[in-house]
Amino acid sequence: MLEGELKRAEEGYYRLLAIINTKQWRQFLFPILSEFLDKKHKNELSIAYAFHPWIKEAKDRFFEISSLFKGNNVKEILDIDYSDYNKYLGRTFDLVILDTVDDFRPNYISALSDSVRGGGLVIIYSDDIMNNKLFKNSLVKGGLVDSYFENRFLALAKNHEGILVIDDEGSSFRPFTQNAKAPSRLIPKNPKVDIELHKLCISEDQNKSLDEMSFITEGKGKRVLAITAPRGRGKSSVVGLFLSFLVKSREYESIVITSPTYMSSQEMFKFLVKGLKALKISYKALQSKDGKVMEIHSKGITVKWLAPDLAKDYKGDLIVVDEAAAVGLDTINYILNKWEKVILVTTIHGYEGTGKAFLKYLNFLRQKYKFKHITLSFPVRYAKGDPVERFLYDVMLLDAEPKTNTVDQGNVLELERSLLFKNEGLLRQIYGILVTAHYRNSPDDLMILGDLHYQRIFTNNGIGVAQIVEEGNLSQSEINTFLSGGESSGDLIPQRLIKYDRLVDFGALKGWRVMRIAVHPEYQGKGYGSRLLDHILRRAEGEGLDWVGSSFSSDIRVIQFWVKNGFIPVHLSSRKNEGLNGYSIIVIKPLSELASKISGRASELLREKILRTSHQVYFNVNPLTLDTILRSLPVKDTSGEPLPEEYKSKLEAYLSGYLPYNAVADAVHYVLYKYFTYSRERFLDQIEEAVLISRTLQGKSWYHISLYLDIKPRIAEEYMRSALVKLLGKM
Ligand SMILES: CC(=O)SCCNC(=O)CCNC(=O)[C@H](O)C(C)(C)COP(=O)(O)OP(=O)(O)OC[C@H]1O[C@@H](n2cnc3c(N)ncnc32)[C@H](O)[C@@H]1OP(=O)(O)O
Ligand SMILES: Nc1ncnc2c1ncn2[C@@H]1O[C@H](COP(=O)(O)OP(=O)(O)OP(=O)(O)O)[C@@H](O)[C@H]1O
Repeated sequence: MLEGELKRAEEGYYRLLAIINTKQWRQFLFPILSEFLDKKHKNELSIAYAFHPWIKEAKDRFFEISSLFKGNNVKEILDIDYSDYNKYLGRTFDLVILDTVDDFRPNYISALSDSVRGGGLVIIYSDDIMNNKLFKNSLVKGGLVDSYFENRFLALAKNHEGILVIDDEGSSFRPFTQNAKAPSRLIPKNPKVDIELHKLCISEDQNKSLDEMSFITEGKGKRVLAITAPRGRGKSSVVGLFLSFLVKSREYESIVITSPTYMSSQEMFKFLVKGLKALKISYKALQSKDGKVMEIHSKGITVKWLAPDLAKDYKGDLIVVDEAAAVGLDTINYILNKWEKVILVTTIHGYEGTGKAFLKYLNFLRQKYKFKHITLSFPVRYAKGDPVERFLYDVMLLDAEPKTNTVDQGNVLELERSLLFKNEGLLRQIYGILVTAHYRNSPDDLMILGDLHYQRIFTNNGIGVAQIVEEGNLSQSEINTFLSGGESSGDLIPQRLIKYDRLVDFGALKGWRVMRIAVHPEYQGKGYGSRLLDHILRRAEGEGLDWVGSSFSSDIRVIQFWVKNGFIPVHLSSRKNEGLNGYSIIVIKPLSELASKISGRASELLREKILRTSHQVYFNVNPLTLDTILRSLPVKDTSGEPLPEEYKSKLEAYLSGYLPYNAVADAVHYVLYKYFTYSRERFLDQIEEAVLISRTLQGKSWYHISLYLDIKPRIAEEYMRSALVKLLGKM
């Protein structure tokens, strides 16, 4: 059967997937592989095998399986360590084998399955996907974990076309019956970009976008170009080709590429080089230690990769932000303020987090700048309509979009997860809200929703969703672990407060952490989120809990949402979370007296930390974020020491122009500290506070302040003066 299917798949340029889930996996895996090799004996095959090489017996399995390829026409067998899978996302293979005996992790499965080309095969083999798997084990609490994710995975695999499933119940396969269309290029009649580059495109979408990108060079002044597509549409590659065109046209001297990691920009460099070769332009490439291209020089023109925090301040002519949605809006806003020519590239559906929320942001940019948005829809590795892609989209809910016509009766209810995973429509609605509202959501999150036993899901009629986990109630030994620097995958809030703030007594308290909360994008700002929280708080009180809290990547509006609902910030992490591209912040609403006392103390420590250490610890945090936190913290009951006469006189001298800012910075720091520690009234405007924070607490220059706050440096200094006039009047 497989032989005929492989032949058809090759003709139609689509892929097939085989899932083998039985302790007797060898019995099925080997014949399938033989058949595949037999069928493909004419091609030079490239094969990838992914596993956790450090786990006992994993390497033996790899050697056993790869020995089968000896004597066949195999170009390469690449062994991929799951922990490094990101490195290989740009690669394309004929066969990918996923060893899921030790780990059955949704992110790995989605990403690596995607790297097979049309006519190729993906094989997932396991002894039993439900039990004793690494990622799943991290979800076990009190010995309990569910399997709703895996059960749904197998059920969907059995009713999708092009997927062979072999398990202890037998085997199932539904042949692919749809039309699949392979990509083909179409060079425009009068191309704006060199024909040699158009010939390197693989799909009509690539040809079209290559020409449309010249928008960025048409005319002086600020221009923003956004390129979005689902995964594997060849957007990074075509941007690379366009960059070679820019090098040739000698329009810009210095071009910067930035992205969360340099790995993700390798396709761009690869195609930049391909383009330069096609255009017969000589160049020099600088490589990183591990052989990745980081910089290209060609006749005085440089294209180089820099990490976002360095790139944003670099002096250059054009910047490309790859995986822009993952770089974070604070950084992008800053880049847009500073750079003249900006290209933003991002994946819309896909396992790196849907950029759906990012699309909303692009609409905002459209109104502000000369702006163009290019989208690519045709896949480049395989045919449009590919059955494996369809299955992955459905099973991982990559394109789940919540409906908007939900009628709200205003009531909040709790959802049974067993029912949720039986009702595909409801699951799409609920998970779709999480996917569309959040910037980052990955297939792993769907497994967490399905399998984490101790969680509760609340919804107001499919408009808003909150996912809650129980935390706390720790034993002394767990507390000791945290005190001595240990981590655990659960109990995030108690862990942070014990480990970093040394608030030991918090450990015994019991609370709910709101792991995720999201409202359907069309209903945001209408009170649904607050009503959901209100319900959760009442339920938590009813169940005798001590606190409800949340930890999230700092974003001004989101902090405001929590503060509006009575939550107090108690912790701001001192290190950027690279995954989330932000600093995590914890907020708490205490429900018991002891929780109130401890969280009060935590918020005091947080205020002191921001006021005393922002110049080093929080230098890269957006000053408006620091301000939003400081404004919302409770102040001390007393009124503090009076303002020393010398400081008063210094500030007056600054305001009269007798002394420069640096000469009076100590006095400014004094009044600012006093304002946030003792003053009940927030009589300064938020922008005045942000200027004071960035200049005096963070030690930023007027120029950098202007980029963060989108104002002219001179205006920033005016805000400083107006703030000091007000402060002097009140102290
Ligand atoms: C643990 C976590 O999950 S934190 C991450 C929270 N989720 C997200 O960021 C996803 C995107 N946003 C959303 O889903 C929602 O906007 C939520 C959950 C943040 C808030 O729910 P909403 O129903 O929009 O908020 P609600 O109407 O009850 O409260 C409005 C207040 O929230 C704040 N807010 C935060 N985000 C938004 C938003 N996108 N739109 C409107 N208000 C927002 C504002 O302070 C607003 O007050 P204002 O109108 O006076 O300015
Ligand atoms: N014109 C082309 N010719 C040959 N191969 C191509 C071409 N365009 C893209 N590819 C290959 O297809 C794969 C996907 O391309 P690319 O990485 O550019 O896609 P993408 O849309 O940026 O996806 P991602 O979201 O994965 O970055 C890569 O392996 C790339 O080398």
